Formats: sequence, C-alpha cells, structure tokens
Amino acid sequence: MDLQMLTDLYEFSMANGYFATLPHERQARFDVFYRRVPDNGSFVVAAGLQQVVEQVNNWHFSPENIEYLKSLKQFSPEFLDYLSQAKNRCFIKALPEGTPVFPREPILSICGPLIEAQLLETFVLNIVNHQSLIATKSWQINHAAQGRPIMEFGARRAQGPDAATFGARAAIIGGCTSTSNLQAASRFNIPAAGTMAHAWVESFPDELSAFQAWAKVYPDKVSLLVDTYDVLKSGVPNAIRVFKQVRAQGHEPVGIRIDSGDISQLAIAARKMLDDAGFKDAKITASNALDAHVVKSLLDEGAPIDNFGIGERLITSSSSPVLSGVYKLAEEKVNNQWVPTIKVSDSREKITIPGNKQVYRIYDNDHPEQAVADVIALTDETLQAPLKVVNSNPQATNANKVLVNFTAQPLLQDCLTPEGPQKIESDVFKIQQHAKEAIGQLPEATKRLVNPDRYPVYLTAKLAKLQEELIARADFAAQD
Ligand SMILES: Nc1ncnc2c1ncn2[C@@H]1O[C@H](COP(=O)(O)OP(=O)(O)OP(=O)(O)O)[C@@H](O)[C@H]1O
Ligand SMILES: O=P(O)(O)OC[C@H]1O[C@H](OP(=O)(O)OP(=O)(O)O)[C@H](O)[C@@H]1O
Ligand SMILES: O=C(O)c1cccnc1
Repeated sequence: MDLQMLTDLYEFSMANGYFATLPHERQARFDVFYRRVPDNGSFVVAAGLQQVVEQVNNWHFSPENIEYLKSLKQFSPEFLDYLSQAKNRCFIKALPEGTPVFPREPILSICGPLIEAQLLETFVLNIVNHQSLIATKSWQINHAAQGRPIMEFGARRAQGPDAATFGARAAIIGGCTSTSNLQAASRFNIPAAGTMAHAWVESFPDELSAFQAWAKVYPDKVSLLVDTYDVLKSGVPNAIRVFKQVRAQGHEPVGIRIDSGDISQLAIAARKMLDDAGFKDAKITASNALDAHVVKSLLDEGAPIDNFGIGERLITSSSSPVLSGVYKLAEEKVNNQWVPTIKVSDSREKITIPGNKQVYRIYDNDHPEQAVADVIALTDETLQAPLKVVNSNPQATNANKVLVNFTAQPLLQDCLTPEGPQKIESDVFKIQQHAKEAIGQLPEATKRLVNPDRYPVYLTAKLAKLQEELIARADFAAQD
C-alpha cells in the first residue's frame, strides 16, 4: 500500500508554506527517537525499518492524490505541480532492526529537502512506533518465557488488519517462533502454526469423537484442545486415549493445549497424567490472555509448560499501548552551511539533541562481550579514550564522566539514498538473531522486567556543549 497520504494535514500546510517562503532546495535533517519505554522497561527493540525504507523509496503522488489536495483549496498550483513531479530525494540512516535502543537516541535520521522530509513524518512515525512497540512487548514476553517457544495468536484481536500482519512481523523480531496469521506467515516467510478451536470439539457428539476425528485427518499433528468441558476429568483422559491409538498406528502425538482455568495447577496435573500414561514427550501449550507477568508467574510456580500461544496482550501491547516516538528537526542547511537546531522546553527531558549524530555502543576492552554504555556524538567526532562525556539523562546526578579503555561501535547505518535502498536485512529470523545477540550484550539488570536498571547513555562533551549553547541562544531569542 502507498502511504504518501498517511500524513497529517499540517505537514502539507507547512510544506506548502515552506515552498512559498523558503528556498525550495533548503536541506534539513530530522531524527526519530522516543523518550519513554513502554511498561517501564529500559529499552525499546527497534523495528519497522524495512517498511520505512520501502515507503520512502516509493514516495510519489498520483494524479488522484493531487486532485484531492487541490480540492482542499489551500495549496498553491505551483506547490501541487511540484508534488506531482516529486520522488524520493531523502537519505536515511538507521539502527539495524532488532537493535535495543535507549531514550533520546536516534532510531533513524532522515536528511533531504525540508519540504519533502517534512511530509514523511507521519507515516514514518506510524510504522516505527507500531512495530517497535510490538517488538518490545514480544521481547518482554519471550524474556519471561525463558526460551520456551511462543506462537503469535493475535490476528483476531489486533487493532485492524495491518496491525495484525506487521504486528506479527514485529512479534517475530522480538523472539516469537511462529504465527497463526497466514497473511504474515506468507508475506514474511514465518512458520505458520496452530492447534484447533473449541468449535471443533463442539462440532462432534462428544469430546472423544472430536479428538479421534482430528487424529484421523492429521495423524502427525495431534495437538488437542483439552478445556472445552473439563480439563482433568475429560480433556486429558480423552487425549490420552487418542494418543494411544495414534501411537499404535505408528505416529507420535504432539500434545495438548490448555486455554482456561488455573493454568499452573492444570498443567501440573496434566503433566503427571501424560507422564504416567507414557507420553513424556507430549508437549503442554498454554494460552488465554497471557502477558509477560502471567508467563513469569506460571513459570515461577513451576508450571510444566513447554510452549505458549499468545494473542491479544502481545499484538495490542495492552498493558502499555503507546510508544511515543517523535520526529524532530536536528539541523538545516542555510546559505550552504549546516546549522544545528534545537527545540527547547520547560521540561529538560523534552529538549532535543541538535546536529548530525552517530550513536556508539561502548564495550569495555576487558569484557568485550559486554556493552556498558552508549555515547551519542556528532558525526565529525572520533571517539578516543580518555573521552569526556555527559549523561544524557536530565535527572542524572554526577552527570560528567570520563570513559577509558573502551571500543566504540557505530550503530546508525546508511539505509536509503535517492538512488535506492542500501542492503538492509529483510529476513525476520536474522533480525531476531541480531536482536538476541545485541540484547545479550546488555547488563542483566537492564533487562529486568520490574524496575530495570537504567543503562547509561552519554553525550560527548562537544555535543553537550553545543546543546547548552543552543539552549542559551534560544533563551536569548525568547527575550527579544
Ligand atoms: N496459575 C495462574 N497464575 C497466574 N495467572 C493465571 C494462572 N492461571 C491462569 N491465569 C491467567 O488468569 C487470567 C484468567 O482469565 P479468565 O478469568 O478470563 O479465564 P478463565 O475464566 O479461566 O477462562 P475463559 O474465560 O477464557 O474461559 C488469564 O489471564 C490467565 O492467563
Ligand atoms: O487469549 P489470547 O492471548 O488472545 O490468545 C488467543 C485466544 O484466541 C482464542 O480464543 P477465542 O477467540 O476462541 O476466545 P476465548 O477467549 O473464548 O477462548 C484462543 O483460544 C486463545 O484463548
Ligand atoms: O491455533 C490456535 O490454537 C489458535 C490460533 C489463534 C487464536 N487462538 C488459537
């Protein structure tokens, strides 16, 4: 789908105004970043870059789009003519998808003609905010599941078709192993997975005949939903009867799914019944409004669950449904000179970080597998020890620090030029692997689901000084 019209009116109002008042070739850079992590976590898993690159690369306005814009009677004919010829002239650099990113760090940075870069804001944020939110929630639930596979089951509860399909993509980036959503599975090459619904069991005269009918049609996929009537009195005993028949015919049953009740007590009792009947390898799947804290609680109770099916609370991130990533001007080219820009605010947290920047992940040379901090620097800086830095967290005490004995890895990479996309990873499982490795390098305390430790993000002394100078200049301008 083309997204050039998924743009707020004010973007067009500004673009038309820039066209009327500023040089048309005025260049600008916008950064995408966020300030707060959903669910009080400490980082967000960046996702959605592939779709951003595809959409920006394909940016254009059809004759129908121009007709509609004309009908608003707000834009000059010259501006509409300019739009009708437009194609992408912007550059994008971004963190690879799956990278854990911290508050105020650029996730991506878009540079190009101001008029054009401004018109990309809404759909770029829509994509990045949605997919990063779901990838982050998925990571949290997968972290709680401690490596047990999770099937993404949310299509029916997602907030619309796109949220289901791109949400499933993001869920895989965050660690899920499969999806029940065939649109996502076929589009992104994700294994499709699933069991059966209560309707199947209810469609036969009794539970046993329902299970037998399933085993007849799918002898190699005997995964039975055992909670339609009574898990322990009928569901599991009937499943065991059918498992025995299946095994006598030379097939090994897959397992059972429990979808209601006290899941840990039911799983413990069902596990014993299956083991006693000789089905030690039959897996127990749990589902029913699961979220990270429920999964953790079930496992803390010792529930013998092998895998999970998780829908609504994953696909909607219902416990914390907003990632408020923003799109802020960082610099403009005026009279052939790049000039850093800033947005000041009474709240220190909302003050932007000016200039063309790079984000570095810092590794301690004595423990090279361990990331210890991030540093945001201007692109014309080289990071050498001893490096003077300032904590980017406005609430930090002891804000100044000197970093020594480190290796710095730059994270933002070129992804799109006006000539077309650079090679970026599109295999969702390779992106998932990158996420696992990059998150694996973070301190354990940063990954805690409850009250995680804050990971340090610093500005170089030069960047911090630039920010302070621009704040002072803005104060001065405000007094004029
Ligand atoms: N042992 C447990 N510890 C913590 N949470 C649990 C446990 N067992 C189930 N839950 C969760 O408690 C909630 C129970 O929800 P609900 O009352 O809707 O389920 P139910 O009545 O058993 O099933 P349903 O209404 O779907 O037939 C779900 O989120 C479920 O995952
Ligand atoms: O609970 P979720 O995490 O979204 O997992 C997916 C749910 O979808 C199905 O329920 P269904 O739509 O049949 O409704 P139900 O709640 O009555 O089981 C399935 O049985 C799970 O309970
Ligand atoms: O395959 C399943 O078991 C499934 C799929 C979607 C939603 N709930 C369950």
